[in-house]
Amino acid sequence: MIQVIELTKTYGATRAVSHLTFDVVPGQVTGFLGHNGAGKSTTMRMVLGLHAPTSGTALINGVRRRDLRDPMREVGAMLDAAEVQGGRSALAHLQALAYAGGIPRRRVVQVLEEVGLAGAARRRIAGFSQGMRQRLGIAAALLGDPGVLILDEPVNGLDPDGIRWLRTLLRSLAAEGRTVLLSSHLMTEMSLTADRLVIIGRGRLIEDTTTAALLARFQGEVLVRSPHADHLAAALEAAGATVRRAPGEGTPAASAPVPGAGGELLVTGLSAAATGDIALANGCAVHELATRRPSLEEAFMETTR
Ligand SMILES: Nc1ncnc2c1ncn2[C@@H]1O[C@H](COP(=O)(O)OP(=O)(O)OP(=O)(O)O)[C@@H](O)[C@H]1O
Repeated sequence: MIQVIELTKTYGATRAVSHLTFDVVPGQVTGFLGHNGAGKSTTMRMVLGLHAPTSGTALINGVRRRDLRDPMREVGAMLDAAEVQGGRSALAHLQALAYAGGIPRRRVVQVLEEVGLAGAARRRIAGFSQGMRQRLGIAAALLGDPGVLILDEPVNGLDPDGIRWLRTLLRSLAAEGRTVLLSSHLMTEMSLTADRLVIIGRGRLIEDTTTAALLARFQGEVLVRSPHADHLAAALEAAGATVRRAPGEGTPAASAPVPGAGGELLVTGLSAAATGDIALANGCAVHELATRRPSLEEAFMETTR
């Protein structure tokens, strides 16, 4: 469990984090979202005791990071995968961390296998790709088999296989009852991985909710394609809907416009059923009718506007 309580951090005239309060609960993956400079990394660093808060507190399992009895076994973190010394091998790097944290050497081999780096264990980190460095950072975070994981942009540099692997790993770690907090700019990935979302803007809390609840709050649009688009648009507007024309825009059913299928309308304020009924009542043929749910990216842009 992570508790962020009235956390504030100022750097000179910059207030990076401002009276931020939220909990990150066990058993779920919590996504930490915000635009560049919103204060995510600063918050994570304060939770990990790397930066001192100007005011407020951050607790891991009820105490500050520095008061944890066995820190590596309680919390694992990856903040900047590029920070690692390049001259060592992955094995030597993890062995040094394990030695410092009182972790048995056999655990190093286990985490190297878990992150898919067993074959590269003796290679110098300097020659690693960004994705391999990310995997090494995740291995270091997992070394102590901790109950709390804090990962800043762990997806960066991973290829599609790597992204899928990380999603499965994080979801299974949460399913084991661990507390998982990760930041990412990849919204689609976040919507697939995170159960909960904490969204901040200019250091302040904007949203602390479930992914499903956030998406449900944003009304979907109805996409309707008709050869009588102008007539239909007028009828829908008369019924109180807001109608946008979207010629050739991607749709859930087909990414290319169907030749001769008429104009495409995006309707808000009416259900697909009501849209279809109005089309029928006005003698407008309908060639396509679908509800289009907003993406997490659209919901994020809307909440942080
Ligand atoms: N060490 C520092 N000294 C001065 N200002 C800092 C320092 N670290 C962060 N800041 C400032 O604090 C604000 C928050 O930065 P932070 O890196 O926490 O945001 P972020 O949400 O992690 O951004 P990004 O998504 O770009 O990584 C920014 O205005 C940044 O310039």
